[in-house]
Amino acid sequence: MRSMVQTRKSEMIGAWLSVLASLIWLCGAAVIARVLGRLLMGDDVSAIAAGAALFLLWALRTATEAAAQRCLSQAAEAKITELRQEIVTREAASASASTLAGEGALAALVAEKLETLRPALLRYRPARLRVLVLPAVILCLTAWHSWAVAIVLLVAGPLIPVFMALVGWAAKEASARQMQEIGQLSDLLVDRLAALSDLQLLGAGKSTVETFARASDTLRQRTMAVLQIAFLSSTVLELFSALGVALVAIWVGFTLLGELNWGGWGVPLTPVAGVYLLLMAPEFFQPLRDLAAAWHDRAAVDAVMDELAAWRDEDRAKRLGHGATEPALSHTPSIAIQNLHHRGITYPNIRIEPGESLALEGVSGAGKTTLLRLIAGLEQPDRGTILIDGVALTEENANQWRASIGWMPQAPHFFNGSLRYNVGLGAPVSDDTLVAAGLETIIQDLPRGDLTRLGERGAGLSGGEGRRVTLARALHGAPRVLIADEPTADLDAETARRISDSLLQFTKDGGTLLVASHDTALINRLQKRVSIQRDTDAA
Ligand SMILES: Nc1ncnc2c1ncn2[C@@H]1O[C@H](COP(=O)(O)OP(=O)(O)OP(=O)(O)O)[C@@H](O)[C@H]1O
Repeated sequence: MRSMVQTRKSEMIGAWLSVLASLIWLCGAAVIARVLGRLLMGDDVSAIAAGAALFLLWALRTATEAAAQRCLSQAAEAKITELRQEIVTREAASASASTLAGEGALAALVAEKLETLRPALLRYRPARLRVLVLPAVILCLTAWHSWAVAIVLLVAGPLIPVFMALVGWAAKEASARQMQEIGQLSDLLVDRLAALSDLQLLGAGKSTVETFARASDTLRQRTMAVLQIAFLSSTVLELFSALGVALVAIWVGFTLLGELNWGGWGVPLTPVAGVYLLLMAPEFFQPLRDLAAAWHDRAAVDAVMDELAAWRDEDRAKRLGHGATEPALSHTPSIAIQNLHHRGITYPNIRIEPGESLALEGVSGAGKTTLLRLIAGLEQPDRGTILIDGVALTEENANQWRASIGWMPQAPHFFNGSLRYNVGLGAPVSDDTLVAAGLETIIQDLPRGDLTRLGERGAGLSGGEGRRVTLARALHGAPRVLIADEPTADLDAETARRISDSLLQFTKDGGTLLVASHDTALINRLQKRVSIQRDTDAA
């Protein structure tokens, strides 16, 4: 991955190359002025020499511009990738979801909104540098020939950035509102898609369509507001630059005709100098026009960067570990919980020997899931320690610990892929794992066997079958410890018994089993039970 220093360097080189390309054009303008001026005076001009000079300058300018674009696109790509990585890494390391926005808005930020940085990174910085260099160079060149032309440019030029700044404030606000609306619409889409069948059953199709129509209409209005500001500012800009160029043309024309005899330095204006002034006047305004165009990109960037800053500032609990893939423990460890206190719940001290099975019981909301998450290092406790083989679970050893755990969550999540993909998440899955989870007969009955596509909601599977898939996922990779959160919830007695059999087989094979459950049949089959009670709160 490119470092930030390299990215900055590419950006700077790209910006300076774009300045150089514009300076080369000034040389081209001098050649054109010389040819036209001499033709006007009736002198002979070597068409071959002039054509060759222009061709060379054109080729040089094109090559310089291409090199500038290459540097700038590389820098833009690196910057966007870096921000995407930052978001994904932080989200992966966070113990809970962001409260600022939903999944849709976050996906819109990563995929769509960060893309709005690209035009600004490609155009804004080089345009800003060109504005600093080129008008000053052109002003000096024109002042050499005529103070009047220099004054016209000097007066018309600065009006443009002043007006742009005024419009820029409005543009930033409009862009921020537009970005916000994109995020809200994405959230709405994710939300309603997730509840599509419920909405159909409730007969809420019409109102959902109306909600979407309202949301997309608001987005349309916000987008139109941004466009209106863009059109307004470019109209004003064009007006000022057209007036400036027209005044220069009038002065040059009347001076060459002999109607005006002021504005120069006492020497008559030659046709070559006159044509050169005419060619340079639009070039004086060009960087300002480029900056005005890039200014709107900049407004969108500011809005995205503000959103990113708010996301960065959000104080969120971090899960333990660096996120790196590490080899699992080579043996089944002992687990001990000491003086643990988290989110207002004080947990009893617990010791679990290798190969033991333990049930956590307690009323809903007592803190069973929270304890399992703490043991897995998915959250960090407010106080107290979790000891793995007598060593405290820390940032340093959490990755290896998690590689040794199989996790069966309370609410199963599925991916839009085959059943086999949903077990191994892309890694090869052994048939033993499928058998251990009791999936083999289920696979036989599926239309495409283990390659049957499940869909994000586990489509085509019953609740019990879905649980078996999550059990297989937990068993995949031969974990030392299996953590199961309500593995038999909402299942009939027979299906629950079969899932319990699979779990107990895991302990018979030497693994440690930790289960949070309300299922007394399962709890009674485990070796130990610990009751978690909210009223043990000692906060
Ligand atoms: N991310 C979170 N932020 C704040 N509070 C939370 C969070 N997750 C859970 N809680 C709270 O912590 C308490 C314990 O929740 P937990 O899910 O651990 O209970 P539980 O015993 O597993 O319940 P159940 O049997 O219903 O699954 C509850 O009051 C819950 O509202």
